[in-house]
Amino acid sequence: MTRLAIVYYSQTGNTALIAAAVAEGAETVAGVDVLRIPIAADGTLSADDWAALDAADAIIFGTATHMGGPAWQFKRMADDSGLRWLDRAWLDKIAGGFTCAGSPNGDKGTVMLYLATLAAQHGMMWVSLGQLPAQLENSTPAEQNWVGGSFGPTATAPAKGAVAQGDLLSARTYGARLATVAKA
Ligand SMILES: Cc1cc2nc3c(=O)[nH]c(=O)nc-3n(C[C@H](O)[C@H](O)[C@H](O)COP(=O)(O)O)c2cc1C
Repeated sequence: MTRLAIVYYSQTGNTALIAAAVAEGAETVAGVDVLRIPIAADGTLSADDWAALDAADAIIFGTATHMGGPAWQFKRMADDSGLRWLDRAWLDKIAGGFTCAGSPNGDKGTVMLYLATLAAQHGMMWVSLGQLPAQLENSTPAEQNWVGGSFGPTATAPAKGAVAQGDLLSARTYGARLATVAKA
């Protein structure tokens, strides 16, 4: 069984909806076990959560965008992963990431670069989004990758629960892509 863990921070639930969509997509791939690990409000994980991340073949990082960067709670988890960095514990694991912000741009690109950098620091192998932007005339937020990102799903939710359908679709497709790569 291939083990895929999604570790994420969501303050008001929107990033959690993206995490659920990524999980839904990953679960469509046979032989892949998917675990969602929410980061606590104080930025901590339990010992069992850390053990699950250590045991995973693939880790997907997710965080709400806060002030053009990852939420501090996610950053605390990332900083706490430094012990794993030293031991090369996550070396060669498959990695990916996603974020959710209030604005269509929202400086989400900075967050995605940070998540990819975190993965690179651990020596992990980053899986890109792999979806063309919805560039068709009259495209709407109902279409996959309507904001035209390439690192991973970059969702937009200006209010609680108001995640665009296209973002959920993009997240599901990405979850399946990452699970397929991890299984291979
Ligand atoms: C402290 C703080 C900073 C934020 N900074 C940004 C930002 O830089 N860009 C943006 O578009 N939205 C920003 N937002 C809005 C959130 O990213 C947005 O509401 C998102 O959907 C929240 O995700 P969550 O429900 O998973 O917490 C910020 C929200 C908070 C609370």
